[in-house]
Amino acid sequence: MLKLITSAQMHEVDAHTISTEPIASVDLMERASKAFVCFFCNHFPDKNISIAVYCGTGNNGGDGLAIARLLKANQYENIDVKIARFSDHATADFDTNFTRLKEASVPFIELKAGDFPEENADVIIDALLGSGLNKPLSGAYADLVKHLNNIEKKVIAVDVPTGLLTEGVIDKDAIVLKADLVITFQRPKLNFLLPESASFMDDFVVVDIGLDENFIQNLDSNFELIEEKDVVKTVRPRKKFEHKGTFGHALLIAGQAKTMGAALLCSSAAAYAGVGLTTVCIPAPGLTALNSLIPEVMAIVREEKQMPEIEWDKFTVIGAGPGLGKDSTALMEALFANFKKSVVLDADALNMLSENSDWWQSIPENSIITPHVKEFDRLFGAHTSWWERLETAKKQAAEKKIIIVLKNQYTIITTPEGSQYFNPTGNSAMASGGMGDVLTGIITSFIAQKYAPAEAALLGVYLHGKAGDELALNNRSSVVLAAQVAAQVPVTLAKIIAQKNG
Ligand SMILES: NC(=O)C1=CN([C@@H]2O[C@H](COP(=O)(O)OP(=O)(O)OC[C@H]3O[C@@H](n4cnc5c(N)ncnc54)[C@H](OP(=O)(O)O)[C@@H]3O)[C@@H](O)[C@H]2O)[C@@H](O)CC1
Ligand SMILES: Nc1ncnc2c1ncn2[C@@H]1O[C@H](COP(=O)(O)OP(=O)(O)O)[C@@H](O)[C@H]1O
Ligand SMILES: [K+]
Repeated sequence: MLKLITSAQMHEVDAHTISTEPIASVDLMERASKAFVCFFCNHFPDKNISIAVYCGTGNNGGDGLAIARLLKANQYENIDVKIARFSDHATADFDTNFTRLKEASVPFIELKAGDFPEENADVIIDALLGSGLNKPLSGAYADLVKHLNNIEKKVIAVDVPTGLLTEGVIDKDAIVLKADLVITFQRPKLNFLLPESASFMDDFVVVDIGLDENFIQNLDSNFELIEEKDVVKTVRPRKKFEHKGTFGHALLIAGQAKTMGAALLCSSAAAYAGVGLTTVCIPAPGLTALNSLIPEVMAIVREEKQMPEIEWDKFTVIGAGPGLGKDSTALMEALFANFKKSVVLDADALNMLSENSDWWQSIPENSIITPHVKEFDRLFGAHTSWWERLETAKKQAAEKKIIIVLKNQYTIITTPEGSQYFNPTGNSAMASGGMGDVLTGIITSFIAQKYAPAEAALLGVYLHGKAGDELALNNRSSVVLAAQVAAQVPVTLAKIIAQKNG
């Protein structure tokens, strides 16, 4: 796991690294600038492009000055620097780099508030303000940023787009210098992982600047980014002599006549993710489709809205909700009355839960809910920002002793203990119907295979996204369908297990 930290904590790490490595702060700035330039050179190999580096007078600006000098040393000749000296204050490392810039004969001008020259460069490097932002942009900075946004050039931001808060509620009307790419130092900033940042930046990459990792990992933060090695550590390869009884029996309660696909998707995904036995509880019209699509899955046939007699005890775990319809309360009540082990609730199970809040008392501890944003707000009330959703998830997971999987580009898994894990896998080719049903099946499958529910959520979310990445990115495919992701899971899982064995 990579611990994700606030800008205030990043400043602590900075100070700690400077005093313990030890390294002079201006040398750390040089290292950060070199890391930026190294990525930039690979990304923009054409040395003839014209580049304007806009610098503030803090350390982000200091980085900008060092970057301009280093780019010139890397044969980018078409480079100039615009310094926004809108206050009397400049940091010492800015001043040192200003001297070095002049020594290297990189051309520069100092901008005057309200009188900005025409910008003809191909690329703008934004080194105006970074993680030191402590108030919304106003005055000359705001005017400059609006001016640069209006000319619609390619913008590469140093560490943080100027004006964007790195954590806390992002004001959707904030004045931010919109970046095509952010080359950020050491860690993704928390707000980069929340959807509101998409209005201000298209993409980001993280470059290592050699800060003290041990110190970062021991900082007090409940935010973590999942890494593949965590998943490799968690998976358990199958052993000789294990049989279907070893891997549990999952029941999925899903589907109605018109949404049978959801039941087929979640139950087939459970089977592909390796559960020993899968049963799906569906209405009769789905039986032929089920048997022809995936004969390995068994069926319990029900009246559309009524549960038949079920031997509840034989199931290790039950997943419910995909395609169930909002008027299937009798099915949910039967589930809660009879089954006391972890359940996985998704889709219409969550929509019904939001209208039957007394059900919460019957949901076993360590159960998992997998809402997308609308389902999340139906359950816990309307939110105006994702930052607030993070806080609500933490509070609700603790109060209800459940695991909340809030689905998105970077799906966030919140545990009852208050940890919040961001998942890095997955891509927009996966934004198609049924994808969540597959995730429900995968997570249910891992619980059946005796992974602890939080492990099953982490493993399931990571693998689901990774399978989608393999299908979309490796094949340059712009759309991936849910059934393809389900079928890809065993292949993706095998690659993860191979790393464990290797
Ligand atoms: N460990 C790392 O990651 C490393 C980080 N490094 C780099 O340091 C950067 C952080 O530098 P930084 O702390 O000097 O802050 P920066 O963003 O340049 O702002 C400067 C000053 O602007 C002010 N200010 C704030 N808001 C404002 C506003 N709205 N409008 C106008 N002014 C405003 C505020 O001063 P104040 O007004 O509070 O006196 C603030 O202090 C970081 O992003 C990275 O690029 C690397 O060099 C080395 C390793
Ligand atoms: N842009 C994206 N990046 C990563 N994952 C995505 C993206 N779009 C969708 N997904 C994943 O697809 C799933 C969609 O779930 P959901 O909205 O419940 O779909 P459905 O209701 O159609 O089954 C989630 O797991 C989500 O994380
Ligand atoms: K910046």
